[in-house]
Amino acid sequence: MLSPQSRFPSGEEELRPRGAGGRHHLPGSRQPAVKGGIVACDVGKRFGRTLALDKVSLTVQPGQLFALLGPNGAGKTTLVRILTTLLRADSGTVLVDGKDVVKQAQAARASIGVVFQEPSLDDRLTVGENLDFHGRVYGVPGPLRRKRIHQMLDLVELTDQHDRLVRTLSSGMKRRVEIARALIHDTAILFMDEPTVGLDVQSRARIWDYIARLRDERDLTVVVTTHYIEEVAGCDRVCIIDQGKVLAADTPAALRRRYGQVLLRVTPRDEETRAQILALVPDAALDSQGSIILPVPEEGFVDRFLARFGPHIITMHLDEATLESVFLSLTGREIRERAPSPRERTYAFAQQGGEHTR
Ligand SMILES: Nc1ncnc2c1ncn2[C@@H]1O[C@H](COP(=O)(O)OP(=O)(O)OP(=O)(O)O)[C@@H](O)[C@H]1O
Repeated sequence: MLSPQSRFPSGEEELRPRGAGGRHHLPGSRQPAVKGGIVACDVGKRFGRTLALDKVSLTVQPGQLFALLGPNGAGKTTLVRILTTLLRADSGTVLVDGKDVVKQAQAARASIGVVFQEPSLDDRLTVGENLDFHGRVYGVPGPLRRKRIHQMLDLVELTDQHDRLVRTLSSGMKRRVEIARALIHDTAILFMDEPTVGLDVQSRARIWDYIARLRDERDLTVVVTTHYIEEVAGCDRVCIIDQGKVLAADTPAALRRRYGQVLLRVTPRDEETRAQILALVPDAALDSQGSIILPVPEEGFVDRFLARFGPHIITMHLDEATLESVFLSLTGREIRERAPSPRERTYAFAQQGGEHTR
């Protein structure tokens, strides 16, 4: 018997601190942030007429792999620049690793590593020289510096590239050097702004492998921005940001349950049934194989549908909600495209290809 994916009225926050501490600090709470965590409260930033960030509040737990997901221009880079002390917010407060990013900027800077969206290595230097220079700037003593350079190159599988000039590396390799560099000093929180943008599929997968390893093997909080929705499924927590506003923040599973769209795909036995279904459900769409895709609005829909059309249906599948459908529900459009009509929207949900459940 088909059972529709249940949808819960509220996505309960799942907090999974892995690092030291593990206390939860809600935005706006008066508690000091724990080591390795981030608390941003009502952060606002305007560039002329553009409101880049509109009262953004978020909490990142120590040891979490936290994704900031949003389309181009959503405000991700602006937020990361504020969290990493590079830009001053117009309003609001931010504590990073327990330090105020304005009042204790230097101390905050010492405990964070940043991988910028724009390449920032010196390509006239070798890989080793780039890492060594960074270690010196952060005052890492010689023996520890050499040890860390070795460890980090090992992590990103570039040990044999130590003496190679950076300008001769591929884009994916450069990104990996930048990740290694961000971890040479005593980093509690690693920020990566679109670390996979412009890379081929293989390099992107590899970068996410390193990110997962950092989260799993080291006591490190990782904040990653991306507009590739398929990349965030393995993150502990996803914060969806659009037009400068946080729309939702939760585990991927909770986001799917709360905002995702479950779809029913059916193949009618005859044209008459097809016409009846399409007439009855205005949001229904046809896929390329001629199956009808129906959004499942609530539990019980599938049973009612079966009671009415069961004998006239050849096949049926239930597609689980995808994160793309979460974004669509929250914003009314796909992450990279224009606003779709209801029928296009149903088809777009289906095209994202959730798992088929019988
Ligand atoms: N220095 C600036 N001067 C003027 N406007 C800016 C500046 N920096 C950002 N903006 C604007 O603020 C908004 C948010 O930009 P931001 O770069 O933070 O978005 P984003 O989510 O990081 O996008 P992308 O993925 O394209 O980098 C955009 O409308 C952008 O044009």
